[in-house]
Amino acid sequence: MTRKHLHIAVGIIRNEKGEVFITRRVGDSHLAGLWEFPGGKIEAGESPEQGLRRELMEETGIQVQQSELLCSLDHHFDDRTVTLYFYLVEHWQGTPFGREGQPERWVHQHALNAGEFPEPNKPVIELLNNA
Ligand SMILES: Nc1nc2c([nH]c(=O)n2[C@@H]2O[C@H](COP(=O)(O)OP(=O)(O)OP(=O)(O)O)[C@@H](O)[C@H]2O)c(=O)[nH]1
Ligand SMILES: [Mg+2]
Repeated sequence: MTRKHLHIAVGIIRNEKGEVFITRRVGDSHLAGLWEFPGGKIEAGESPEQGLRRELMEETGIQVQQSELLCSLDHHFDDRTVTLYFYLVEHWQGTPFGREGQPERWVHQHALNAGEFPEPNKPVIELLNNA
């Protein structure tokens, strides 16, 4: 049996105050109700950075000007495997907002609560909490 394997680019959008922009997964999407870093599936023919730029424009309306890969990791869910690319985004144009109507908030990186995020985000949130 072939498992679904998705490659996901997500953006940790961080301002000068050390706050990070997060959004809530809504509806019946995978892991609905949890908070997340905006992002999504990298499409065929896209590099992870291209996927990141497209997803952040679609989901938050910002134009990424610079990004830095913080870490990437694989995670096995029951029904799928995901490879996540976590990018730190500190330079962008525009003001991020929940462009798809999803709830949003800015949270200081030290106040991010790993329990509100999908399991694979844990190591990255620990990294941000302790930075
Ligand atoms: N965007 C995002 N996805 C995450 C995070 N952590 C995590 O495990 N994921 C997982 O990555 C997968 C793909 O993300 P997604 O649903 O945002 O993909 P997408 O924007 O392309 O969605 P779509 O299928 O509605 O177009 C989901 O299974 C999701 O649970 C995160 O911090 N941000
Ligand atoms: Mg998404």
